[in-house]
Amino acid sequence: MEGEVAEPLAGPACATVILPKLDWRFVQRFCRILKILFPSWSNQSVRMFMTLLGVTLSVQLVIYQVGLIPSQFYVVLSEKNYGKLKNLVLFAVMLILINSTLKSLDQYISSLLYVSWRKSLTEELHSTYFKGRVYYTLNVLCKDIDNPDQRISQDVERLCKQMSTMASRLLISPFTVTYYTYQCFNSAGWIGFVSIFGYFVVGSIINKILIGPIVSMLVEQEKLEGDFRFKHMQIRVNAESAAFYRAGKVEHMRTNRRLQMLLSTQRSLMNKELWLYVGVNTFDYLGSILSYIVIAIPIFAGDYDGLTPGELSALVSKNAFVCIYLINCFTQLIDLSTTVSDVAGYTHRIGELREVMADIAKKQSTGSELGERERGVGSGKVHEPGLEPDMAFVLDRLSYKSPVSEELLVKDLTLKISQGTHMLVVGNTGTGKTSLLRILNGLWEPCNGSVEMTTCFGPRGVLFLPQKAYLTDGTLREQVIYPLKNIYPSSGSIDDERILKYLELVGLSNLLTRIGGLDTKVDWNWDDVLSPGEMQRLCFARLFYLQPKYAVLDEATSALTEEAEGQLYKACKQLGMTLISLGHRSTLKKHHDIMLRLCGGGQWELTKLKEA
Ligand SMILES: Nc1ncnc2c1ncn2[C@@H]1O[C@H](COP(=O)(O)OP(=O)(O)OP(=O)(O)O)[C@@H](O)[C@H]1O
Repeated sequence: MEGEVAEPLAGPACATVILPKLDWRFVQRFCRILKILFPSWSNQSVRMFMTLLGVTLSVQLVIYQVGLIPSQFYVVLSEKNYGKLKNLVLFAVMLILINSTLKSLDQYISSLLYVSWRKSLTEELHSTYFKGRVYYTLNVLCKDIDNPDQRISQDVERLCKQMSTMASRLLISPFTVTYYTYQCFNSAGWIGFVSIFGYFVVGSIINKILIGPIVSMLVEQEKLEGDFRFKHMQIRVNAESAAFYRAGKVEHMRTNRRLQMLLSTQRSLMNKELWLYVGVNTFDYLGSILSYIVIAIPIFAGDYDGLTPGELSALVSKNAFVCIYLINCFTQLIDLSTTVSDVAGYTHRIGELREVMADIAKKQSTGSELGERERGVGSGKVHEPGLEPDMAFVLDRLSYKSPVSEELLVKDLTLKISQGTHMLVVGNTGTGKTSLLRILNGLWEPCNGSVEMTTCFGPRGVLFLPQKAYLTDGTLREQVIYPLKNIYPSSGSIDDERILKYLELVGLSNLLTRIGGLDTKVDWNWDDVLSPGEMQRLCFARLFYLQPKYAVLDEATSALTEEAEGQLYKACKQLGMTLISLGHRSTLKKHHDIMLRLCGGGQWELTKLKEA
């Protein structure tokens, strides 16, 4: 695939598939993600993280006190001291209340951290995804990255969730491990301390081995999850077409097939996870026995021979708590193995997406053509100095092909598209008409020759109406002013008049009554409620509203009658637009001055339709 994708734009940008593992690559990708989550010391996430550290440390202090209480009960009960018992009970209840409050606070801050991380990471991904035409290249031309949408929405969510659940445990580990190691060393000597550490090292190595195959399988599972979701989305978007075909059975079978693939991978993943769970649980329970063995060593060595049974019980209770807690610190870290394998999987998927997107963005921003186009978008800026003012595109010996084929669609096309000369592009299916527009728009790169765009995009420049009418989410006004964010020109009610006038001109006044106003919030998908003809009419309203100098129409009237087509073309011309149209209908000829016919196999011919 790599070599076959449109070379300068997408080809090398697509990643070579390397099996994701818990390796150095993971560490690098994870550190890069951490930089996004903690961009500076003054960042909100850092402040929350520090607060979390404070709360978790306080929890540990309280837990330490709570842990010592049983040994104090031994002493008080063996002394049968009622006054001390009452005070101890009150003290214990107070500690438990403080502990539960702090633990709840810990969970609350972790949840806030999750939201804040998700925001930072998703916004960072969005900033590259929507930069230039990265989203187009990624979704259409680059086949090596599966389900970018799922990576941005679901994988980021899960990564942040897992990391936030890990955060407090990881944060506190260095402190608790150091403190309880010291305490354990005091109570059980170096043998206890070394055996606990040895136990942890062995446990970690075994878990690292068990996690290995899980990471790549988790990445595969997420891919299949995305494919399954995409299938449902495909049915949702094309429900009507499928229903016309009565395609319920075949779609049922295909959707189930994707589900089966997903579930069988999930089963394999669970089989692999089973061994990890066995490892983790064994480690947990062996740990509790180890703590008593560690305490037994000084007892059997006779270190505590001089103590009474009551004092010995209190000491065993205190030492057991310290050793158990140290082992518990380690087992908690080992327990994180399953979370770590998830984090590694998501980190690889998000890291891979970031790398590919950055690569595409870099390639696009270094493309000089793109730079020029980008500067023009919506700004109303005009021509480059030194170029003829009435030109839109200058094509010089232009050759291009489709990304998956070596055969040229068009060879050595030389042409100037100038103001006032309406051009019709015709040709058989698949001869490269829409591809010519992709080249003009900078979505694809030519193989040879050059395309110079001498005017800008947007109002007063060039506007493309694509073959598939695209309606975004939002109000009717937002459909009409698309792709502008704000009304143009920013003239308040005058703008309303213009919009209403153009809706009437394209024959959609009834739409306004049906919807209830330009700014009525709608919760439907415009594609589902408008007919193809209405969608095309709405796109023309968009065109009239933006009034570009050049309108590039890709079969923009294919769903309309010839009469409606004539009216819309007439209106375009009255508004001073120069038209570049693609289409199969012979009636289109009368609206144009020249005709470019693409004959296939790289051949083309240019003819005059009207004498100047
Ligand atoms: N994203 C893509 N990846 C690979 N090949 C593509 C892609 N888009 C188009 N093609 C191929 O490029 C060739 C030219 O496609 P193009 O859309 O330009 O045809 P067209 O002349 O506009 O056809 P039609 O009249 O049906 O609209 C076709 O063979 C098509 O299959």
